[in-house]
Amino acid sequence: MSTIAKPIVKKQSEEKTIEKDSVFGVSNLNLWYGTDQALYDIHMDIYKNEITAIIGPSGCGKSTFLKTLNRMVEMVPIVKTSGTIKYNDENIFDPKYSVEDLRTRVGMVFQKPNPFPKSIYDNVAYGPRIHGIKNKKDLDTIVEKSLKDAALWDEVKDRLHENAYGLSGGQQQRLCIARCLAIEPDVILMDEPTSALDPISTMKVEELVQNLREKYSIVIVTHNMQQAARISDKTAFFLNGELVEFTETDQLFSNPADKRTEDYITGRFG
Ligand SMILES: Nc1ncnc2c1ncn2[C@@H]1O[C@H](COP(=O)(O)OP(=O)(O)OP(=O)(O)O)[C@@H](O)[C@H]1O
Repeated sequence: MSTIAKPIVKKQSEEKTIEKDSVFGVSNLNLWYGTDQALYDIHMDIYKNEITAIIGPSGCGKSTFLKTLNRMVEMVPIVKTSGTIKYNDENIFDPKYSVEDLRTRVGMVFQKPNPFPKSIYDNVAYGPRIHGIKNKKDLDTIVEKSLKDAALWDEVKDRLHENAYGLSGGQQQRLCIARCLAIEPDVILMDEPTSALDPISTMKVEELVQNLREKYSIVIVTHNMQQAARISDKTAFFLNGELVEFTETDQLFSNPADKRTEDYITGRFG
């Protein structure tokens, strides 16, 4: 966890003291699956070059919220939203806003590693190729840099043309992170990226996520409160589709402002 003093972001109903730029500004966000409301009036800023953890019991809306940030949630046809999400000062719900651009800038890593049935090299080169990069030297450079940034290069540099399915689960997840980095996103959304991994792979991915904070803004959904406490700068606690508390991670775990947060982090429910 960062030791640098950070501004305290108080509960959503109180005035915020923000000294740093935010990458996302979420206001009055509501979301429905058909007639069932899953998110209620969310207000939240997500800050540049920080790790923001989203915690809360199963079904509280963590993944829904995460997937709203790159509008992937709209792949479910019955989804309706209201409110605004500003990404670098533009409302992503604006009909003129390009969802393709948004998803290029806001990458996503899923719970289960999902490499393509291709070589390690082709997995990483996939996004850049789609964006028109064809030159082999340029692709080689991107692949090497992305694999290095994903802390995987040393383990795979001699087998780049082997199938990605031959990697371990933890290596596959770092490959998926490399694939995401190859399109140079601004923000990385991670939906329980270590829940399918063993403890050693989990530790490697946690270290990697902390290092990525220097270049990227990261939002990570996790069931694991220790993980949130270990790696994040700020933590948001969701319950029944509401954002109960969002503050510095140290503060949320040591001195939560809301009784419901305290009950959750002390294991009284969830
Ligand atoms: N595709 C969907 N269609 C209808 N309802 C959905 C859909 N996806 C999620 N929901 C509902 O939205 C609510 C929030 O679900 P969501 O998956 O966001 O919660 P979560 O906190 O991420 O849960 P978990 O920790 O179990 O993954 C739940 O009531 C869930 O049943």
